[in-house]
Amino acid sequence: MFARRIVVVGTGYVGLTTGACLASLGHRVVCSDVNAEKVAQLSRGEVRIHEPGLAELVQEGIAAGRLEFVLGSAGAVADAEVVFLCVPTPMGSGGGADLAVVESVAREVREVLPTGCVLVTKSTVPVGTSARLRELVGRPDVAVVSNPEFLREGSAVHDFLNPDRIVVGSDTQDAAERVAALYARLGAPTVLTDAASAEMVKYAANCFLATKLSYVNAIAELCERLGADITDVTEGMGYDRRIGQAFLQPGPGWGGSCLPKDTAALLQVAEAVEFDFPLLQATISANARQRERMVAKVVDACGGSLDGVRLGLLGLTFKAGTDDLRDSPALEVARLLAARGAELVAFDPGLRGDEPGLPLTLVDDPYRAAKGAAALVLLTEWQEFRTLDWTRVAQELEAPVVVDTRNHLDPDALRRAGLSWRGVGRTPVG
Ligand SMILES: NC(=O)C1=CN([C@@H]2O[C@H](COP(=O)(O)OP(=O)(O)OC[C@H]3O[C@@H](n4cnc5c(N)ncnc54)[C@H](O)[C@@H]3O)[C@@H](O)[C@H]2O)C=CC1
Ligand SMILES: O=C(O)[C@H]1O[C@H](OP(=O)(O)OP(=O)(O)OC[C@H]2O[C@@H](n3ccc(=O)[nH]c3=O)[C@H](O)[C@@H]2O)[C@H](O)[C@@H](O)[C@@H]1O
Repeated sequence: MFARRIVVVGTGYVGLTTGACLASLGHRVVCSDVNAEKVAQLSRGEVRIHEPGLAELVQEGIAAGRLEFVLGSAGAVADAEVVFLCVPTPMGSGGGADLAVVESVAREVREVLPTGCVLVTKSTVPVGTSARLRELVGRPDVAVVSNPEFLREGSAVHDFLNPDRIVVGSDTQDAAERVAALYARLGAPTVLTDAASAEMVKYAANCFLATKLSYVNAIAELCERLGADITDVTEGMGYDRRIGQAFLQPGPGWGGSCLPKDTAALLQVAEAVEFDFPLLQATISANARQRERMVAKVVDACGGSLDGVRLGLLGLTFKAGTDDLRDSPALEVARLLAARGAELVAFDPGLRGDEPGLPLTLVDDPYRAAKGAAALVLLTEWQEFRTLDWTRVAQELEAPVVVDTRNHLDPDALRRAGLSWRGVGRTPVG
């Protein structure tokens, strides 16, 4: 089952993790990309994305002769047994998934794929894409398989090597089994199904997670209005094994490179088959409102206007543990605050030196973000924010107010330092 000749097309969060992890499982892997600089860096073992354990796996794979990086796909696939497509499928203009890159790679490799090779979509693609690719490739001797990926950014290697499940779908059973066999050492439950169902699992799962979060954010708002405490409420809900504790943390809305685009894509797919999906529509619109709600909290904390008001921001990435700013709720809240005239100074431990392309000043220290600010606004739940020296923060701030959009901080620690704390779905403290 080992030492398969595998090609991974696309060396982003998913492709690089897939390539490095499959190499660590004993397979021979070639990763291809169109970005020459990235290929050169990776060939030297340099990983520029923040993913714990990934650089080490890449370096080990290269040293063991099991992992290499090449520019372009056509040359790489000539003797491949399995080719994974891990290229972007961004939100297109109508909200649907844009399959241009997936299709262009399929066109690029279709004539050079060896007989018996399996072409696998690991990119998130709408139901029907495998069938479309089969047509586009037009090779009865090449099977097409859907093998969606469920890893989270920030824990990509861990998630890939410890999956809750492996999903493999194909209308060619033998090809699906060959792909599933690549993961045999992981011992995960494996769902073997048809291609359309595998593609649907991915959207159904991501949209369910988004719905869970929009629901929790709505319950948090209700808690605020009714005097209940969301932290106790979600703890009480989460012990129910049918609900679970995960994904119950309220915040400034869900974001990142996947949940927003995947919810929009499923909605578009539903519309295409004339299926009315108000539940998913509400999940999405509630998320946009949640960002506005965080802005209203800050306006309220600052006495009604943000015009010319200086604010310190803690966190800009879409969640902690990543350097990814794609569709970050924190960035969107920052943009809305700036639009109301606020002057923003931000600190994010994942973004040293980078400019997020917003009208804000990025500083390399949380106390500098607090300096002279009318309020400190926590937007991303970095662990190190919990242990700030709150007395020092209080000295730096112009007004002693902290708005915690993730309920991440200890309100009592802030109160002891003379700061007032305002969270989400909880009674303000101080
Ligand atoms: N980021 C995540 O956590 C997850 C992403 N996914 C899905 O996986 C897919 C890839 O996502 P990411 O890895 O985040 O994307 P990414 O943007 O991090 O990486 C994509 C890579 O593909 C390369 N690329 C672009 N065009 C190419 C071409 N024609 N030939 C070869 N390489 C090309 C880019 O240079 C880049 O290195 C998307 O469909 C996404 O929805 C699925 C699960 C998790
Ligand atoms: O398809 C994908 O790309 C991936 O999308 C998400 O992973 P990821 O985008 O890395 O981020 P999550 O950890 O799911 O967080 C998404 C957003 O929800 C927010 N969130 C998450 C959990 C929570 O309790 N509360 C909350 O507000 C996060 O802050 C973030 O903005 C899914 O969790 C992965 O299973 C999936 O593979």
